[in-house]
Amino acid sequence: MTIRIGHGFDVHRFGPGDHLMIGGVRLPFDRGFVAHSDGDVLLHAISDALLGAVALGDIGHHFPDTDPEWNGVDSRELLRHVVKLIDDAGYRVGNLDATVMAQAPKMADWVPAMRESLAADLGAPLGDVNVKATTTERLGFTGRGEGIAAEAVVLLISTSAATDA
Ligand SMILES: Nc1ccn([C@@H]2O[C@H](COP(=O)(O)O)[C@@H](O)[C@H]2O)c(=O)n1
Ligand SMILES: C[C@@]1(CO)OP(=O)(O)OP(=O)(O)OC[C@H]1O
Repeated sequence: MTIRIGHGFDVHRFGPGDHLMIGGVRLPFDRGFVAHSDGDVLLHAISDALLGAVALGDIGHHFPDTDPEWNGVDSRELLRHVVKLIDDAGYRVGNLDATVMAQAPKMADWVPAMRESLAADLGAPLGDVNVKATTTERLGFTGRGEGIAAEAVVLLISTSAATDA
């Protein structure tokens, strides 16, 4: 068995809007994300962690923000595409841990739905998918309420003996 680790980090700033997409879940809010896609900062960090684990670059490489195809795209579509790349490379998700850095909104009520959505898209049991949140105690750009950051770490496990060769 071969295991590989990946790390991802992303930031999106707030702009006009009435909701945020985070972890595949729509959260009502008094602002939105400025982004080429739906701005799902958590799914972008997770997608980058998956790509990083198999040395396939990052989402900006696979889904350039200059390409109209990805304009307003649901980031779950991007994540599922990345999971397919991982599968093609001979790996599956062992476990995922992620942190959302947001002064507001409160994530706790939405975390169970985020985990359900992620488990479905990653093809992993719920028990292998964790999402956390922290306020950053009013410090920095997240603490000032200028945007949200997310960080993810993923462990991948080889699916075939060929991968181990
Ligand atoms: N946007 C957020 C931030 C935090 N939480 C939850 O509150 C707990 C305490 O936050 P601290 O910043 O003081 O560590 C944290 O552990 C989360 O459970 C949240 O739901 N949404
Ligand atoms: C997701 C993509 C593509 O729509 O755009 P954004 O939503 O702007 O997100 P970002 O994390 O800045 O970069 C990756 C992109 O190429």
